[in-house]
Amino acid sequence: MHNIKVGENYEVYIDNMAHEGQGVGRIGGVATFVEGALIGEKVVAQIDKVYKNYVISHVVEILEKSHDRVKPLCSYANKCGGCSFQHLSYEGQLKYKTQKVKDNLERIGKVYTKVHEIIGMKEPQRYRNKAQFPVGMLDGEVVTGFYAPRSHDIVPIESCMIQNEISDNIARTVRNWIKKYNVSVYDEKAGKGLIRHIVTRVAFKTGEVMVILVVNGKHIPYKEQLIDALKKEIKGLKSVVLNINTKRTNVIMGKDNITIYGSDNIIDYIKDIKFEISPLSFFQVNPVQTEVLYGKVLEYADLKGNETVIDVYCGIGTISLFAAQKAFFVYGIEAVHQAVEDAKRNAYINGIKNVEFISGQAEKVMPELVDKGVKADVVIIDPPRKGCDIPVLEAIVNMNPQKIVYVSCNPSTLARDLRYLDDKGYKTMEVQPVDMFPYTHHVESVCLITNKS
Ligand SMILES: C[S@@+](CC[C@H](N)C(=O)[O-])C[C@H]1O[C@@H](n2cnc3c(N)ncnc32)[C@H](O)[C@@H]1O
Repeated sequence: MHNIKVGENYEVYIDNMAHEGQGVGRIGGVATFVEGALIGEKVVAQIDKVYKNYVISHVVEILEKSHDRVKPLCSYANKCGGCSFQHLSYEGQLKYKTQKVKDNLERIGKVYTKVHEIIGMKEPQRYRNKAQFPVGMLDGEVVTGFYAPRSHDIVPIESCMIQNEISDNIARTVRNWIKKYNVSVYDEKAGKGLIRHIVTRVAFKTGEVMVILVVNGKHIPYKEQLIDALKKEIKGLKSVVLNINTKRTNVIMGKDNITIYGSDNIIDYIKDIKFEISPLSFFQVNPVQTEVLYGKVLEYADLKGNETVIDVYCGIGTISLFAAQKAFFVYGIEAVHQAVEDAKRNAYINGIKNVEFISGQAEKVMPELVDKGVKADVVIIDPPRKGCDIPVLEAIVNMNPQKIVYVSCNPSTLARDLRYLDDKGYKTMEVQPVDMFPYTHHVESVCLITNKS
């Protein structure tokens, strides 16, 4: 046990970077995670939290500065919990992310393979097509913004440099409407008040815009006034939806939606394929890099036209439909029923017939497909952050595909799953990280895995 106490200051040399982008150094023998510090820096760190084997701190002074340190472009940088890398140059972010993938694969998975340099963005700002702004009260004023790091305190934000400007305008318009008509906002602690979140979706290719108000109730007052204000201020407005969330939960959206203006969904394109996006469906948030990511998936899949492909965790069928353009037949598997309905509809509106979408948990559906004798030549997996459950990996191995293309948003669970596949006769040939989330610590990777036999 150590004697380090909250509020004390220590000089720390940063020799590593943690999973969420904090600098890592040592105070005596005790590891400290230093918020805002970069590798190679010497800093004065103030202790915020103390645990048995490590402590959490933040930078109060930089004694020796990294060459990669930059002045944040965003004025909310040290307050908002959205971006973790405003103080790191974009080249520095890319370097960190490539290394993070390589380190995770080697340390966690003992997977030694070619990790290519990450593909970054030419313009890494204003890239998001979806925003989720919490709404609350601060000092008697209605505010919208983002949460401060590791808290539910709202940092009021006028303009976010990674969001589309339309999302900023929507937040402002809704906020003004709330103020003008004295509409109540949700108080998390009391579980009372109406407006909880403003969620925006902006289709980059078509310009169509959806505004979703997450509400603690089924109706809103002054509905027509809100719609008029949005119609006036937001070019491309196609849909306004109330999402009902009356539960006392951290989950932002509820299950039920009521469209109060326009259509139930908006249309966007990825390359030449058209997609209908409904309020609850998962759709990649960085449309520019999605084309890069999917391009890599298709390059690794290298489909010739006679293959059966399974796209596990298929969302609204995005990758499935691209694969179907090049393969004999594609199965898509997805747990969210509404997303499967969207996927079917997307296949229909694009005239793509050689695809079947199955609604259900992959860990149940995949073993059932094995039992039915379904064989796949190529399996594509794009799981959530927790990676694949063992029954999914087991079923893939039983299907004995020549190739697996793994799309991952979490290098640590990726490393674990690649180790499993390696032990069962598959080899990771190469990994291509893609920067889907500039200024955050998140990194996406596409892996090509082939059957060793
Ligand atoms: C990272 S997203 C990928 C979606 C899609 N491939 C895309 O690029 O848009 C992961 C998807 O897995 C779904 N999902 C999560 N757990 C699942 C499970 N156990 N079985 C099937 N799908 C699941 C989520 O609903 C989500 O649509």
